[in-house]
Amino acid sequence: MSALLTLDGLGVRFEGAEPRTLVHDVSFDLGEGERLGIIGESGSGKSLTALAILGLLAHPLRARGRAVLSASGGDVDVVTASQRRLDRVRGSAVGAVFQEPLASLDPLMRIGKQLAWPFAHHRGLRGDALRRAVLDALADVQLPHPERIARAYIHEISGGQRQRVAIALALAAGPRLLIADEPTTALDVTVQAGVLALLQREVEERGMSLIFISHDLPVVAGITDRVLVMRDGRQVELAGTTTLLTAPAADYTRTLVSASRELEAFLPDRGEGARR
Ligand SMILES: Nc1ncnc2c1ncn2[C@@H]1O[C@H](COP(=O)(O)OP(=O)(O)OP(=O)(O)O)[C@@H](O)[C@H]1O
Repeated sequence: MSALLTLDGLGVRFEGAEPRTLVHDVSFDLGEGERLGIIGESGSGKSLTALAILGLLAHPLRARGRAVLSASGGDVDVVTASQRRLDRVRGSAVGAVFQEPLASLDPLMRIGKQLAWPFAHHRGLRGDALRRAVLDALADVQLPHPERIARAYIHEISGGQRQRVAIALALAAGPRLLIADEPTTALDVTVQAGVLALLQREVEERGMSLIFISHDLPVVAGITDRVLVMRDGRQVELAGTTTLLTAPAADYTRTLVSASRELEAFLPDRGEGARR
């Protein structure tokens, strides 16, 4: 399996008053079509790692080390790449879905127009072909009445539908890697499973690589091949998902695994509505 992404000592520094390191030395390879989970408690550095891979850190945060993405025009180290190169790589090589769909959607622009941009910019589509691509993308993420949704603003659709639009937007330029950072956490429990299933289906059908960030170990375990465990900005353990669940090496991972087992055992007794 060839590496699509190679992290080598990736770190994140806070360079404001009282400078400090927030993420230390994260290193792993991600192969074509491989699905990696990142798990850890709140504040462990999961989102900063994702933002560093996307080249989206802004002052006073700064990445260090290497994060090399294999893109169509050659390898790109996102830590040192120019803004121009990053603009080209984001969308076409790597797409992202965040916890809050409003992080990637513009409230003042009709949905169809937002979705048209990556098809026009990265794929060069125009006119009828562009219109068709936008409607197909909305239908592909199982949104009803794509023509109506394309004309709508995001305040006119539900939270689950917004996240489906954000997924369509992340996939529009055909990236080889999708980074999903807590993509269902902000959604109503009744729509979480549907959005998760959609993400899984898209990743599978397109043969994409996935980095899936979550607090929820059972959800991560269900959709990934390997899991990276983080705590206090450090990489605690990186292992195949089955190994991690059955023979965790680090004490912290053992705690996470046994806590999620206890939760699983607890849920059936809670009756209707307790399970997703
Ligand atoms: N812009 C920032 N400036 C200063 N510190 C920050 C900034 N963003 C994040 N941090 C700190 O960096 C650490 C890691 O944050 P990060 O958001 O990556 O955690 P996380 O694991 O994604 O947490 P959560 O699961 O709650 O989203 C935290 O201690 C956080 O307070």
